[in-house]
Parts: sequence; structure tokens; C-alpha cells
Amino acid sequence: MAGVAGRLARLRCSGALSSPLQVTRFPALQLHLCGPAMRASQKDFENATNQVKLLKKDPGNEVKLKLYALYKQATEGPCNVPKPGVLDFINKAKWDAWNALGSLPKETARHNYVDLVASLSASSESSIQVTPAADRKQPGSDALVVTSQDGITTITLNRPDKKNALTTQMYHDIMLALEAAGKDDSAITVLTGNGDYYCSGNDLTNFTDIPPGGVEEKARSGAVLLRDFVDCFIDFPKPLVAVVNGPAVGISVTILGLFDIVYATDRATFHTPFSHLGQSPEGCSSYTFPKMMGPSKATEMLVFGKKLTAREACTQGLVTEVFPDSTFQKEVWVRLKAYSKLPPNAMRISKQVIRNTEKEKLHAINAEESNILRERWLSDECMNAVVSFLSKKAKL
Ligand SMILES: CCCCCCCCCCC/C=C/C(=O)SCCNC(=O)CCNC(=O)[C@H](O)C(C)(C)COP(=O)(O)OP(=O)(O)OC[C@H]1O[C@@H](n2cnc3c(N)ncnc32)[C@H](O)[C@@H]1OP(=O)(O)O
Repeated sequence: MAGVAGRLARLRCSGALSSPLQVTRFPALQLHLCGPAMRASQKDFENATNQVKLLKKDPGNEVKLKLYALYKQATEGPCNVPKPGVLDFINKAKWDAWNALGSLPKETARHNYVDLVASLSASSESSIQVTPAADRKQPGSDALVVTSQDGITTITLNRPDKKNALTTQMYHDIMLALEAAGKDDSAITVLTGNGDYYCSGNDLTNFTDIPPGGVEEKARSGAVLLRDFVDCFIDFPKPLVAVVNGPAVGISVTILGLFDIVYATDRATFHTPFSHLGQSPEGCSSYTFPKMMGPSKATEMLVFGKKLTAREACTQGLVTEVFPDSTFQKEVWVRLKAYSKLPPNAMRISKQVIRNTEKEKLHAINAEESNILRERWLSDECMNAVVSFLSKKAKL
């Protein structure tokens, strides 16, 4: 356990991975950046750390390292933490950048940080997304877009540059979006992805944001989040449709067993590499997959990580219908618009008649899978896989 905690601690590098180094988009924040000639106040500095999160364009690793070093110097002073090992590439690069600032005074570092952020903001001014609060469908981030039209509420995963990997915030936002969609006046609800991927599953950087309670606390809260997330799909009251616009990985595949319809482009693949990641099945797939495809086909996917083509997934019952990529969007939306005109109450009640008998069982399976995963996340097998991915040594 100490080894696992140590490796995670190194990954975090004193909170570095959850520090303003991560360039993610957030709803607009007020900014008061100081000009280059003025000294930066603490308030300017705080605003600048928020501004970094608003940059739409990734400023590149070199600038991110500079920002990191200045941030650490401004908040903690000169680098006096142990140098990470040579194989710990990411943290070593950060340590080097911080250490290179020597004894630069905190105030100067703060000032330089604010200046650097101001120059980055000026060069990407148009990239800041200002979303009026009243128009926001759910709080937290623009990594999820919710629209309602023609009787269809569509929840779109919108992190195409990260293959729509699910951050912790996105799990929460999807739950909120589903809760709202379950109550709105749309007839059906769709989950889809923006870009070339449907979703690459859990964002593996979720493992790096360790709370003061340590990795055990992280695993515990992760298991609660997972259980709550999957429960929302089990309980969703209306017809739920997945429009799988590209490859799907991990949890985005397993929860498909809880959807009512799954339409896929012929470019989509379905991959659940849990053993490779030292993990185990979730999303009720330990029950839904063997039920729909038989235990041995389910084992090939869930235990051996066999990646299915869209057509194979259709043969196995995971996908309802496959469409040529060139006509996918057009054909699917024409179909869904027609379905959305059917009487909504009849559709909702029919769905419930089909699904309700299994609900209690699914909740119990979800709770059990989440518990088992909590243990898995603390294993060396899982940690090694996550570290390998984050240090760019491994990909699926
Ligand atoms: C204790 C912690 C609990 C946390 C919260 C728990 C909540 C519930 C969790 C439920 C359990 C879920 C399990 C799963 O979903 S397992 C599946 C996890 N997914 C993966 O392992 C996929 C990893 N990604 C890849 O292997 C490749 O990126 C991929 C094959 C998907 C695409 O390869 P390609 O070469 O086409 O593209 P890139 O690799 O260059 O990707 C572009 C950028 O996107 C980043 N990326 C992609 N996927 C992920 C991901 N899943 N997590 C984090 N980042 C991801 C990739 O790093 C690239 O980023 P950069 O451009 O910055 O390099």
C-alpha cells in the first residue's frame, strides 16, 4: 500500500496535477489582470490562476512547465522537495522547472506568473467561452453540452481533444443532466459524443487528484460516485438512446447494457480492457453482458479485453443497429425524430414495464461491482497501469 500511495503522491507532485497546470475549460470568471508595469497583488494572482483554466488552447508543455514553476515558487517559495526518480518523467520535468527558479522571491514569481498568463490570455482572447448562467443546462464545465429539440434531449460529451474521457466533474454533470432530462418534456433522451470518439472511458487523471484522506479515501469516494452514476442509468424513466459516433472504451461501453437502444457508426469499436488496467467490470456489465451475449462471449470482452467491431457488437446484442459512417448522423436523427413523436407517456410506461422487473437486481449488482472496484483501484496492478498510461508509456 505504501508503494501505491508513494507512486500516486509522486504523480501528484505536491498537488501539481490538480493545480492550475491542467488546462480545462470552465464557465466564465471575472478577471482583473494587472498590466506588466504594475506589481501583481494576491488578488491578481488568484485571478490569473483562474484565467489559466479558461484558456481554450493548450499552451504547450514548455509554457505549462513555466506556469507550474512560477506557481510553485509564488506559493511555496524555492524548491526544496526531493528530486523525483529519473523514470518519473513528468514529475522530474516539473521539479527541474521549479528548481531552475532558484531563490527567485515569491513576489517576483507571482508577478511573472500574472504577466505570463496575461500574455497567453491576450493571444487566445476569443477562446474564452462566456456562458450566461441562465443558459447553462448544468453547472461545472462545458465538457458536457445539453440541448433539447424536437422532443429529444441530447447530452453530448464534449472533450474531443481527450477523446471524451470522463472527468469526475463530467460524471456529476451527466447525473444532473439525466435527472433534468428525466423530468423535462422531451420524449426520449440521447447520449452521444463530439469528435471522432464516442468516449474513451474514465479519465485516468481522475486517479491523481488524491484528497487529504489518501488513496483509500479516493477509492471510497470513487466507488460512491460510480454507484450513484450507474444508478442514474438504471433508474432513468424514459427511452434512453446511445448514438455511438466512434470508438467506445470502458465504462462508456458497459453502461450500454442499461440503454434502451444503441445505434452505432460502422467506425465504432467497443473495448473493455479491464484486466489490462488491473480493474474489473462495472456498469452492471457483469450481469447484462453474459445475459445478452452468453457467458463466454462476455468473458472474451470483460476478462480478456477483446475489442469488438460495431458489427460484432450488433451480433452480440450490445448494439441495436449499425449505420455506414457517411450517413450515420442523418439516418439516426431522422429515425429518432420520428420516434420522438410517439406518445411520450406510452413510451415511458412501456420502457418501465420492460425494465422494472430487473431494477432491484441491477442496483444490487451495481453496488457489488462498485465495492469490488474500490479494492481493485488500490491494487498494484491498477496503479501500475494508470502510471504507465499517464507517463505515456502505454495506450490501449
Ligand atoms: C480511484 C479513482 C476513482 C475515480 C472516479 C471513478 C469514477 C468511475 C470509474 C469507473 C471505472 C471506469 C473504467 C474505465 O472506463 S476503464 C477505461 C479507461 N480508459 C482508457 O484506459 C483509455 C486510455 N486512452 C487510450 O488508451 C488512448 O488515448 C485511446 C486508445 C483512447 C486513443 O488513442 P489515440 O492515439 O487515438 O489518441 P491519444 O492517446 O493521443 O488521445 C488524445 C488525448 O486524449 C487523452 N486521453 C484519451 N483517453 C484518455 C483517458 N481515458 N484518460 C485520460 N486521458 C485520455 C490522451 O492522453 C491524449 O492526451 P494528450 O493530447 O494530452 O496527450
